[in-house]
Amino acid sequence: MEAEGMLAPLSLSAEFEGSFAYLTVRDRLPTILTKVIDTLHRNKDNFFKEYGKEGIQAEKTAISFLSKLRNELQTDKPVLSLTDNAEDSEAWNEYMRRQQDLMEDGRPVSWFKSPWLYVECYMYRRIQEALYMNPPMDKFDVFKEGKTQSFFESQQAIKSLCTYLQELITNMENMTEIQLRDNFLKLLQVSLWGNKCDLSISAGQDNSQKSSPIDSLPDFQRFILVDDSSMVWSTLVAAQGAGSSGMKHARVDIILDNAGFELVTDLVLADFLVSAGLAKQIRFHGKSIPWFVSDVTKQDFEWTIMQTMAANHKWMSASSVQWKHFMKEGTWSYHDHFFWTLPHEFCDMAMDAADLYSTLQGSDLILFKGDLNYRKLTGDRKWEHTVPFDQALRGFQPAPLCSLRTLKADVQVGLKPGQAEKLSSQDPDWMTNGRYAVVQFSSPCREQ
Ligand SMILES: O=P(O)(O)OC[C@@]1(O)O[C@H](CO)[C@@H](O)[C@@H]1O
Ligand SMILES: [Mn+2]
Repeated sequence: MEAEGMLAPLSLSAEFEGSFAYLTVRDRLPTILTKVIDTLHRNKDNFFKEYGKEGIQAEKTAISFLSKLRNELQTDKPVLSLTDNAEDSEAWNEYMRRQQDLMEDGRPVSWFKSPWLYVECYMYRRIQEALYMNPPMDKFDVFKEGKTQSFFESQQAIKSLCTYLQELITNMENMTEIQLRDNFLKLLQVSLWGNKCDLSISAGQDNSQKSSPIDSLPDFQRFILVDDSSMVWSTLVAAQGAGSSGMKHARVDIILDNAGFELVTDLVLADFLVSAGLAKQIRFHGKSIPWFVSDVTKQDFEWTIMQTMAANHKWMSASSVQWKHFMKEGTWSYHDHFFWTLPHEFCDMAMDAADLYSTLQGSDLILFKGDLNYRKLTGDRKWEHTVPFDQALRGFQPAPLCSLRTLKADVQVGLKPGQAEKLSSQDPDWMTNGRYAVVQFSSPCREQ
């Protein structure tokens, strides 16, 4: 729980004209809605083939719902309660009332006046409402095409990563602890840069075969603004040796972000952790509805393992056969919880999703992938850049945790004095252009 008297700064919001939040709500969100509408249009024939006239009608109604939504957003209308009676509807509506109580002078909660984190999450949930309200469209993933495309566009990087993994596994038995550590740190960084975009992290170099994600790491090193990865390693090592009656085996939870190349980097890291004996159990956490365009759902997770297996490439197939086996024997498991697709800051989790919080307390290490998770960890607030990460978590400390994030939103804590100023003078868009990254660690038992 948050220490008393420690007031959190204001939330980022589109009410601050010219801010990144403002530009996102003004430009990016309507564009995403337009693309969603276009996707439904383009799939009209498929809906007809599959569901006949009912499919066409559902598509039409969903499109008009979404056009109305876009108009509400662009004209800064009050946000509306959800009406679809889904499992999470009441939590959303309750959160809206909470936001309303925070508004000054009783002004309505609206797109440009409320916290960016809230309204952006809300848009994705309203897209889902349009589908829920129009069966048989309720199972349709409007972002699926983009996610599969990004997987296929990064085939070269995936091949080289799987090849690298299989080589490591072959040589694992002869590895010293230092080699094990070095390889872990490399794969952690690959997973970090996997968040740069959904496509190959080799982009920008010549696109010949030799440019693999591993080869690119040294060039990227200087863009890591905070690197707590040695603490992540120590945490894993400490989790091995605990208890006198033999080994305690670590459980690692990975809070996934994007499908496509990023998901493969996460699977490769998870495979290494198990194959090297650093973790006994990996729990992947994904989204229960399509989310922020490219986030992983259960369907994406299963599809990715199947597609990796179907690839005509020896080491991709070998990797995914192993992954399927891990899933079957329960060493790996996939979980979703609707809290991940609510707008809450993570400091609310203990109160608002106590079951999830207590599940996470059983973990030895939680890896949070990506920018949106970082925004939720820090509450998406106007923190001073030098505020310690632990402080910005405001009591969210279920277990040792680490954020692996490339910067795509203007919130960043835990920097050294002067570091942000230097970055601003060298690269004014450093917080949002995705060139920089952080590996930030926090542990409940760490001295603060
Ligand atoms: O969480 P991710 O996939 O790394 O990034 C999500 C994101 O693209 O969405 C928001 C902008 O619309 C930003 O938080 C961020 O840039
Ligand atoms: Mn994402």
